[in-house]
Amino acid sequence: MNAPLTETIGFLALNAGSSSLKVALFPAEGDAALLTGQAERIGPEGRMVLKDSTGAELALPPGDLTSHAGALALVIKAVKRHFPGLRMGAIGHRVVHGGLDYAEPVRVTPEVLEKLIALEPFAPLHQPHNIAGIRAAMAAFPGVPQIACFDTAFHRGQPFVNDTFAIPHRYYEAGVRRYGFHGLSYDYVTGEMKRIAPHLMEGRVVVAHLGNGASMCAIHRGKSVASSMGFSALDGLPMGTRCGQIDPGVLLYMLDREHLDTAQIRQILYNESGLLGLSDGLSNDMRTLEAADSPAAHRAIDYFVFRVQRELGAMAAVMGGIDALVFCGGIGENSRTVRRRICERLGWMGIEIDHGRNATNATVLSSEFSRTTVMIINTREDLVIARAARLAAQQEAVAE
Ligand SMILES: Nc1ncnc2c1ncn2[C@@H]1O[C@H](COP(=O)(O)OP(=O)(O)O)[C@@H](O)[C@H]1O
Ligand SMILES: CC(=O)OP(=O)(O)O
Ligand SMILES: [Mg+2]
Repeated sequence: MNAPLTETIGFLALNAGSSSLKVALFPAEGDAALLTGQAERIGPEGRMVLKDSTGAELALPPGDLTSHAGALALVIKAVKRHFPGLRMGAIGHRVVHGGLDYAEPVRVTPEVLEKLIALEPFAPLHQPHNIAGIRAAMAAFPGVPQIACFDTAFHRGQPFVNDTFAIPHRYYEAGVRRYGFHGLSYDYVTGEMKRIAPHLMEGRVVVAHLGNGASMCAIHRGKSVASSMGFSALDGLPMGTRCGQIDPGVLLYMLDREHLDTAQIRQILYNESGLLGLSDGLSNDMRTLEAADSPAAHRAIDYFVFRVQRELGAMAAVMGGIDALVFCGGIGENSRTVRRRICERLGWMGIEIDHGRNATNATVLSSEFSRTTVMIINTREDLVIARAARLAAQQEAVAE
């Protein structure tokens, strides 16, 4: 157990993904976390690892990893146990959907919470977990500011043509727009690119956030100009269990011919499709599919790679070219096979990767002959959240 840190102020970042819960505790300054942790594959095979600032694994109190709620309770218990003297300055939460109202982080009030709850149907795999996280943190740390940080915020300024659907305009006015998601990740990657490769960030960059949820974003001069995700976190690339882009005629078929109701269709599109559906129920997890090496697994990976390539071509086209392709997310950062396969046949786009660099997950993957730079940036949604929480706490202190 760590020695009690009586004077330490902590800023906790909670990130509930569709299959994971990531947590990081930061001190008042700096990017080095006091504690980091992750619950993966939440469900029957759920597991959690918590590490201290040296990377050493911390003992976990007993807990339940079959649900996000159980994982969250365990994280809170562990933070309190390992940092008994800690004063919590603020808690930052990844909230997937901010709708039309939120383009910046916001302190959660009862009114804010109500608006976020109303968005649950548009991100059913995330928003309920995000809100459960806020509620649990409020109960465990009463009086501590809870700061909601939105995945949609990064895209709010995108051009009308990427923000709309070609349906009657009244829907746009009513908020039926292409919000785009994974914005905390894109925000971090943009910041890192400005720091390590500013000349590229002045140009045309496509970021491929490939995790259990997957999307791509075209970033021109640091601003989101196109995103593959739309109104909900279903659109664009296929994901672990989500379908990605689909012809709406298929939904009409399910309604008219199969007489499915909305709950059944929601279940298929969010929970039974994507890699899991294509592999005939084998797995939503890329590691399992890569290891399986079966026709069902190949089918799922082939489609994933194909859709990333297709989206990449479209994004380069709308920006009039591409200067850099950046991979991030669990698959983007770790799967050399998926990256290699995506980059195959992209020579026309000036992309040529160095297979040695790709095999070692190096930061720069492109070869010296590549016109377009290809990189991996290990995304840190936790840092974006913690920085927002610190800033909000500072602003409140100044206002008091
Ligand atoms: N070494 C690896 N090789 C291939 N895929 C990996 C590897 N490590 C993680 N992944 C994949 O990353 C995905 C999870 O991504 P992650 O970004 O952590 O998820 P979430 O969207 O829930 O935050 C899973 O499909 C997992 O199999
Ligand atoms: C928005 C989204 O798909 O998030 P995640 O990658 O955490 O599932
Ligand atoms: Mg994610």
